[in-house]
Amino acid sequence: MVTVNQQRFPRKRTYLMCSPDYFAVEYAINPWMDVTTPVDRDLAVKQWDRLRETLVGLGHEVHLLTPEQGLPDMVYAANGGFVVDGSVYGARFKHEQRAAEAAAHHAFYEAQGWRFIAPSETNEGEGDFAYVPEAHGGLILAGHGFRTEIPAHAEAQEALGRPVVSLRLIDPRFYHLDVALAAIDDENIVYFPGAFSAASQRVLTQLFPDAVIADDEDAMAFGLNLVSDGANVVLNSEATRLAGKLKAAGYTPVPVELAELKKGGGSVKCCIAELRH
Ligand SMILES: CN(C)C(=N)NCCC[C@H](N)C(=O)O
Repeated sequence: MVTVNQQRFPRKRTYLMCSPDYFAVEYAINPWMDVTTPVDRDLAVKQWDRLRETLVGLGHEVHLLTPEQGLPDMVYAANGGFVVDGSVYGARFKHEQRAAEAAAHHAFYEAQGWRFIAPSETNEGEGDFAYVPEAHGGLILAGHGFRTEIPAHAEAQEALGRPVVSLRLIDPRFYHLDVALAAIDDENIVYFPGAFSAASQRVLTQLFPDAVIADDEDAMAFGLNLVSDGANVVLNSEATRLAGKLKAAGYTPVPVELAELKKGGGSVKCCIAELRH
């Protein structure tokens, strides 16, 4: 059972973000994108910058990836790779429109001297992979169904040497794992069961009996697309109900407004890749 008012301790994180300088909704590759809805790019940059400042204000280190013209989704930096124990499993995007982002991420990691494993299989980085370091000795949770393909789960396990648990996503609104599930500390998660197949829900119940459970309203507000340092949970300001549940479980919700970036089908977590040494 989660103990109410339990004290939570933050752990300093290193993140990677990419400014939405070229952000636009020019194509629709997920149900949230509508090319007829206008996007205010200046506002997107302001909201993104506020998110970056929030992370820095919490004591975290934020690296920046240089945005590239013609790659309007590059702001969703979480999709460019998955980093565990100092090793990077690179991304291979499902949609042609985003394919070139993978090379930019690869170049960043190489320049920084990370061990990089080039993927053969389709996978969208932290969009579909989550890491829970103290759960069962260090567990990777991996989504499939819309973007990342199952063979990538086995490839990630070989690349990173940590067990990978495959979870099937069944609702196109929650097309990446990170809109349906997030690690809230080193051993626990929050998730929306309705985004997963019945069998995957059973797996999650078995592995995480103390998980915080979110509902459709929390998920639709992009509440699960969050980052947590183990104590402070940075999440979309629209997810007020989920913020309440996390507070009741002893975490400190830190709401941020990211309405412009929601138009591309992403929120807090999508903008942030965690670099785990
Ligand atoms: C929260 N999610 C789903 C992410 N991890 N990334 C957002 C990607 C958005 C982009 N337009 C796309 O559809 O790929």
